[in-house]
Amino acid sequence: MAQQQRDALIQARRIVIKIGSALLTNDGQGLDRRAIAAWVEQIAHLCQGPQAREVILVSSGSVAEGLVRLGWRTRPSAVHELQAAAAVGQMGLVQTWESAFQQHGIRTAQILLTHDDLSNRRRYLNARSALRTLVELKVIPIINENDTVVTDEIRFGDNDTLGALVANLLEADALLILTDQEGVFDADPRHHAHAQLIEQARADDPQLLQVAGDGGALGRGGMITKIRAARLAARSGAVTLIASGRQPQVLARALAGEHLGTLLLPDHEPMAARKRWLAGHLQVRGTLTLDAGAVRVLRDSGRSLLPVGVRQLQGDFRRGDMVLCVAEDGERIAKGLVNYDAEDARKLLGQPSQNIQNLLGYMESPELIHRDNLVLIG
Ligand SMILES: Nc1ncnc2c1ncn2[C@@H]1O[C@H](COP(=O)(O)OP(=O)(O)O)[C@@H](O)[C@H]1O
Ligand SMILES: N[C@@H](CCC(=O)OP(=O)(O)O)C(=O)O
Repeated sequence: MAQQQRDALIQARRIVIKIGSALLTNDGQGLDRRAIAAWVEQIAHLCQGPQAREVILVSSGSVAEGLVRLGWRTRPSAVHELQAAAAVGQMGLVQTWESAFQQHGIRTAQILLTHDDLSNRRRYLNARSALRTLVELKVIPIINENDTVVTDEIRFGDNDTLGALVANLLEADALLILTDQEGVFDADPRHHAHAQLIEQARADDPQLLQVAGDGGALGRGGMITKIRAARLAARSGAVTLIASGRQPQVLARALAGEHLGTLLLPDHEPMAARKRWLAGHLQVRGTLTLDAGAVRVLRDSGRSLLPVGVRQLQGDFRRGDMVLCVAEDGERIAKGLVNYDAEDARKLLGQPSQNIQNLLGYMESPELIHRDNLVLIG
């Protein structure tokens, strides 16, 4: 059973990796270039070959690194000073990530997000399509909160939450939170020498919140925000692993299914949770009208939707948008994430999938909507 759950990590294709301040800055002494190079080497490896994974990084450390660069020994409490420190530190952070990834010929992009970017519907979709485009271009997004412009009321507050919201935004399969502890213990290991590691739990297990405490001097959240992040990530079906970023080859080993860290699982099967979330959270951007045969295979055999079974199309949607599938009499059949932009999808109507390459000059996938991204209505 426990191994089966670890298979979720082996199979995870899209992964959000969040790395905390203490780890990145060598406990506040300055950016740990050696550790960063080691994580980057593992990520480069994960992104190669036929089983390549897609990686999105959420990197903390701007304030911690800014303090070092400004020669400030303690974390200021004044917001304007924290904002200044974040602005200084962010420069070093992205420079370091960029040059480490350059060694492997991988491009990176800096994304600074505020709460509004993910809570406002239009900005949410903008952030989503920009990030998805970067991932498709095989660029690694390096995300942090835009600390310099946020005020207390509109901040995520900690990057654990930001990591989970990014996992929701991109429908990631897994959220990996690297921190300075081996995982979640049954008591805060800073204060309890005999605390035991929890290997696996349901993300919504109420006991977890009772054992999780706050964090160290450099980070913001502590373990409690990591547990909350796992709950958030679970809403869109992502599993969360909380593990020590100091263990050698931690990313490679965790994603090979080795038992390390604490694995926190969605309450439903990842696929069911993801489908529920898809159905509830994404706005419909277009409509596909299916012929009777397509309605039947979707309903009765749970198969993917192929272009051959689609008669008409409405709306100006983009690849990855949610579209509604209706029968010819208008009955609502399903919703799903479409694999082609409306303009290209229109050229495929009624066509067998083997014609896609000829019709478009490329083939993204043989399905218009893959069954993993399809939710039946009613
Ligand atoms: N039950 C617990 N198990 C493990 N760590 C805990 C627990 N409760 C509190 N912590 C503390 O949470 C800290 C990690 O959070 P934080 O300092 O915010 O790290 P990060 O910078 O990686 O986000 C650990 O160093 C640990 O002392
Ligand atoms: N945006 C802040 C993130 C602070 C934060 O959440 O830190 P951590 O708890 O170490 O992940 C920074 O870069 O300093």
